[in-house]
Amino acid sequence: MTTILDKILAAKKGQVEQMLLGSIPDQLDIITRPSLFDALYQSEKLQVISEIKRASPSKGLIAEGIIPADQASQYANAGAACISVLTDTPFFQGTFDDLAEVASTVSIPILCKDFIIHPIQIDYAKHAGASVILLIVAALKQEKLLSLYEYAVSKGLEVLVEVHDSVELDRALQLDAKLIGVNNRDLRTFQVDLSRTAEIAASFPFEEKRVLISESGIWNATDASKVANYGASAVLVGESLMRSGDVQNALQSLQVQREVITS
Ligand SMILES: O=C(O)c1ccccc1NCC(=O)[C@H](O)[C@H](O)COP(=O)(O)O
Repeated sequence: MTTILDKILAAKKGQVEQMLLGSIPDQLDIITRPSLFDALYQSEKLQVISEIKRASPSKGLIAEGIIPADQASQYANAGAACISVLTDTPFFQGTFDDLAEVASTVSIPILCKDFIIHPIQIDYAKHAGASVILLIVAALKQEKLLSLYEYAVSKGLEVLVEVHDSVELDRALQLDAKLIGVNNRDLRTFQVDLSRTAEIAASFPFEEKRVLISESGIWNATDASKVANYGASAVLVGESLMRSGDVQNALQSLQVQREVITS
């Protein structure tokens, strides 16, 4: 069965071919952003990575006509630890211009949320102002995952490595990834289940200096408390914040107290 991830990755190959034919846009003035890892590690509050998300395969159109810079300012003013910008166009209606717009508006860490399969996408992310990139274990063979991880690190970027089960967690740990995200959304069925975070947390080496981020399906303080109690340091939140009429209140309600796990 062809999954949505298969379809996204097939489209991504075409996009990469186009990127390789052209030249990388001019590099923005790169400002040094604080480390995302440092912002999350041993934080006493659950931190929030807030996403700019216009649309998605599972929900269709979420926020038509939003202005990324305005949304990013609201997120930063409300205390977001990082802003995630979806840069995939066919499935999420995001662009690298959105990323550049956000990068020139806020000074907190910025995550380029895309389906990265080639180093040129990392160059685009960096040139648009990202300080963090996402690598999805399910999308990459181990050798490729490692080479992209090392390439991003060599460019001074942090890497959030996304996993969905304990086999993928082992693969992320083989990279020595410090920022590991568990996606609560099954990318084949779109089903969201916060107990995915609990499953990964059960074998997560918290005693090593690493942080666990719970991604997708976080709507309120109850969800936030649940994943904080599992051991997450942060949540990655898109739809619920995009749909909220009161970003400040919605975001701050997710910053629940958490127990710091020390080694
Ligand atoms: O959101 C989707 O429908 C989706 C489908 C296929 C691949 C990835 C998808 N989303 C990317 C994300 O990881 C989420 O945008 C992010 O975790 C925020 O999720 P949410 O808070 O549920 O909007």
